[in-house]
Formats: sequence, structure tokens, C-alpha cells
Amino acid sequence: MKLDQPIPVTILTGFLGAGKSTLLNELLESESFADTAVIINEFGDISIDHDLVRVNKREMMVTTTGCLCCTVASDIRTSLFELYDAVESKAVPPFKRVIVETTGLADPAPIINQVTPGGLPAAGFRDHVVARCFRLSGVVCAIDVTTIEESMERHFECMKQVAFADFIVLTKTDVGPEPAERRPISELVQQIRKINAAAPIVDRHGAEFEFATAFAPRGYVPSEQGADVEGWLALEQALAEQGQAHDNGAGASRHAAAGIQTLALLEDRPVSARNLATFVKLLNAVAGSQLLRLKGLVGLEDDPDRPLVVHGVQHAIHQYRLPAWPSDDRRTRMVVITHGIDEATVKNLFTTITGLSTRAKAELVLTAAGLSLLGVALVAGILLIFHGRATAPFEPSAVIHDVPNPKG
Ligand SMILES: Nc1nc2c(ncn2[C@@H]2O[C@H](COP(=O)(O)OP(=O)(O)OP(=O)(O)O)[C@@H](O)[C@H]2O)c(=O)[nH]1
Repeated sequence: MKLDQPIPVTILTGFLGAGKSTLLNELLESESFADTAVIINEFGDISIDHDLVRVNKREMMVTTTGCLCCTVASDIRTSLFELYDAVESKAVPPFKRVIVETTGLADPAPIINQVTPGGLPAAGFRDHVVARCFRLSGVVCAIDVTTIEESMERHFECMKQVAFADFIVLTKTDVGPEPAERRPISELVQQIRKINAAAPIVDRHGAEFEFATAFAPRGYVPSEQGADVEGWLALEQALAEQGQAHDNGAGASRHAAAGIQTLALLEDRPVSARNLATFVKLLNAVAGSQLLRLKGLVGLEDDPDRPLVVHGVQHAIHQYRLPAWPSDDRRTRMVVITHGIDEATVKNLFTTITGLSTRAKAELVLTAAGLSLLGVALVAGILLIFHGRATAPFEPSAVIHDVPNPKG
């Protein structure tokens, strides 16, 4: 690749469900962001965002599964080198910028450490190419105003994402009136300022928001991000030099060590809307606040050609239909990310989607009872669901959007 200057790379972070893919989709619709290459890093064995983020002909997408912050095999340098190689081999036309969407659980430190001057030293041809052809030019963090307080309290990665950002976009400011227990946005901004003193903080739905400003190439200078950021990067560097950053040697990531489970669920046949609703209700009931994210493309029996997209971000469930399957893969695919919930529990619940035998129902009830302190109430709730007497908070949508991840 012949370059006058290195290609700017913007990292897009933000906790699970904060609205990163939604932002990216809207950005890619803009003519001024033509010639953008996109790297989407998904947490889990199956990729859903790959189908939900739409790139045009002139743009290019590389998807990686396994978190960039802890999987050596899918580190950011490898993904950037793949882009370089694709241009070199004329598989894709040259591009002007790269946007990397990280997973919602990604610790930004190891990622930034790989692409910032003075960070992890180049170890071979690939690394030298990446250092010559690309430059880190911004770290944008999407912050979901409806969940950020809880997420920062419970997940250190979330706080680091806020601290490392050189531009902050507040999302979901359009979601209804603020509940009394939630902090007003002005107070939230003050709280964010304690963690990140300098980054512009802009409301996604405010008049002042512009993609061109948020994603403008800037020089990203870690020392300007504050002492904590410099300290975390120094620690990262030390760990990387010792060769023990993030992977624990057994192949499991640090997320797993922290009790975070990502489960990929697949079903070949279309499923009934009622079974899907039951699954979502059961999952919410059993996992409660331990359910961090649910994301799925679901083929429904009533209209198998128009899949349902389901997004669960903590307690909120949002869903819409696509006019057609985005790729040849027409299987129902779901990714469920939980904290401290046994994998088998979620798998058992998923049997509600695939159809339940009486025996499976009994096992499910026992699973729920063993899990919850309020087991008896939960069992009663589950039995009501099975008998169709519970009111349904979730009914599969008939609304069709041809734009993935519509707002609201
Ligand atoms: N009302 C509203 N909904 C939003 C906004 N941004 C995102 N959403 C919704 O929030 C859900 C999650 O959005 P995504 O863009 O998939 O979030 P993400 O950060 O890419 O999620 P992960 O990659 O799984 O961490 C979807 O249902 C979106 O439609 C917003 O500004 N307002």
C-alpha cells in the first residue's frame, strides 16, 4: 500500500449494548464516510453484528470473534494487517480510514497499547507494516445514559472505556422520561468528568452532535488522558513484556475469570413466537441483573423469511423485523452474555425455543428453583408462563425496519 500518510484508525468503545453498532450504522450511511474500513470485534463464537452492520460496496468489513483485548489470535494488529493485505492483493479498493468497534466488555488498555507509539514494540514484519501504515487517531466511547452508572459500578472495563476516550457520545438520551431513581443527565456528566476530565461529551440526539466531529482524525496522546490512563498503559506494557497479558494460559479470557459467560445458541428450524417470548421471560426471571446482554436474529414460524432482531440490554428488550435475512445463514442465532450464571442454565432455558418435553419442563423448573432465593415464586411464575396465564411483557414485533439497529 503506497501511502502519503498513515491511515487514521478510530476505536469505538462503550459497554455492552451502549449503541456502538447503531452509531456505526448511521455513520456508514453518510457519504462523507465512504471509503471506511470497519473492524468489528464480537464477543462469542457466532457473529451477529457482522450481519447487522451494513457496509456499502466501497467499504470493507473484517469481523473477529474473541475479544480483542484478551485474545492473542485476534489482536488488533492482525486485523489491521488483514486490511492492508486485502488492499495489497487488490481484493478491496484502498480506504481512507478505519473504525474498530470493540466488544462491549473490552478493556481498551491492551488494544491501545498495540497501536500507540511507545506501546508494545513491533515484533515482526506484520507489526512493522501496521506501525507504518496506520495511526491511532481517536477513541470514541458510547455511553448509554440509562445504564452507565450500574455498568461502571459493576464492571471495571466500563470505567476504563470512559477514561480512555477522547470523545464521548451519550446515547439513549431519547428514551422516555427519566425515572425518579435515575440521576439527571447533568449530574451524570459531572460523574463522567471525575473519570475523564478532558474529552468532549456530546449528546447523540442533541443538535450539536456531528459524526464528522466525533470521528475526525485527531492525534491520540495517552498522556493527555490523565494519570490513570498512563498508569494502566504502563501496567499493560509490563504485562505484555512478561507475556502474560490477559490470557491465562489455559485459553480462557480474563472475562471468563471474572465470571462472565458468553453463550452462543443456534437453532436450524424456525421457532414459534410464543416459545421465543417464553425464553426471553424465563431468562429475565432467572438471570435478573446478571443478564448483561442478549442479542439475536430469530427465524419465526409465522414469517420465516423476515427474521426478528432481538436486543436485550440489561432489563430493556427491543426488537424489530428485517425485511429479509441479511446473509445466507438463516439459522436462529442468539448470543447471551451473563455474569455469574451457569452456562447449562441458559442452555436449559433455550430448550423452550426448540420445544419442550414434559421432562425438560420439570428439569427447567428444578434449575430455576436451585438458582434463586425466590425459587418458589419463580417456579410459580414459570408454571404460569407454561400455562399461558402470565401477561406477556414481550411479544415478537411485527414492525419492519430495513435499517439495522433503528433508534428507539
Ligand atoms: N432509543 C435508543 N435506542 C438505542 C440508541 N442507541 C442504541 N439503541 C438500541 O440499543 C440496543 C443496543 O444497540 P447496539 O448498537 O447493538 O449496541 P452495541 O453497543 O453495539 O452492543 P454490543 O456490541 O452488543 O455491546 C439496540 O436495540 C439499539 O436499537 C439510542 O440512542 N436511543
